[in-house]
Amino acid sequence: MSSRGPVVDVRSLHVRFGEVEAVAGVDLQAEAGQATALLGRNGAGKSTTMRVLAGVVPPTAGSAVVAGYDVRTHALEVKRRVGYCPDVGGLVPRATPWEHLQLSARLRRLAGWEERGRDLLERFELGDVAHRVTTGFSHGMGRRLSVVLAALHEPEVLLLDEPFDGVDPIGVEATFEVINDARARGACVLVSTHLRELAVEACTAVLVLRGGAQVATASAGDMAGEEGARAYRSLLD
Ligand SMILES: Nc1ncnc2c1ncn2[C@@H]1O[C@H](COP(=O)(O)OP(=O)(O)OP(=O)(O)O)[C@@H](O)[C@H]1O
Repeated sequence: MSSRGPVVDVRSLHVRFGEVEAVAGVDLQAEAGQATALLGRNGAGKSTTMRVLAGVVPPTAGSAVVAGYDVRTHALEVKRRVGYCPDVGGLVPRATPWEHLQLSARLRRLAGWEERGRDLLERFELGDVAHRVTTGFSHGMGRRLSVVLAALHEPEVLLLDEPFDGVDPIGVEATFEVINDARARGACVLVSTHLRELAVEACTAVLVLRGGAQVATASAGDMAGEEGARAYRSLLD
């Protein structure tokens, strides 16, 4: 990659919530144009790592630099540069998808976003419900809208936490497209998921977490297929 170095640079990251050590030593360097998967079972520390990278949760120890900004001292700068699909929440029940896009565009002072917004909603098959309030949306519909919102402003760093959870094949395909488009324009992408097969299809590199700690880094190819499944299982046992 460029001489600027990694876009996401995490060193010896620890996050503690009282007695719980949610993240216990994660190192991660990810570059522009790369997509990295955070894989691991429930409670492995994936979402907490993503929250740190989104500037939402501060590290307890260690460091995380995103797009050149330290999350600890420049959380607002980090938030401006990332597109973040959280694992849960983030949607306003009484607002429609279109109103979500309008709000996001206003907060980020985006101009001329409407065509891209419409296109993204269509790609995620949300065009027909663009003006329906999100109360009553299925889990998968909410996930798809969260990915659209993360991608709208073409962020330098795209953080997708469990984007495939409960999402049908068309939504999965659309998410792959969003990841590929982001990579093609030089964004750095991180995807947190417990779904190994989708992770290796969507990403180039994989980081496996267990109990908050990093147990492996591998190329996506090493974690693919039957052999990859065996390798992954052995890391979780
Ligand atoms: N705000 C919090 N307060 C207390 N404990 C927390 C908090 N957030 C996370 N944890 C704990 O930290 C650990 C890691 O949680 P995290 O959500 O990061 O895991 P995960 O890998 O994303 O899991 P999942 O796949 O279930 O979403 C868990 O034991 C969780 O209960």
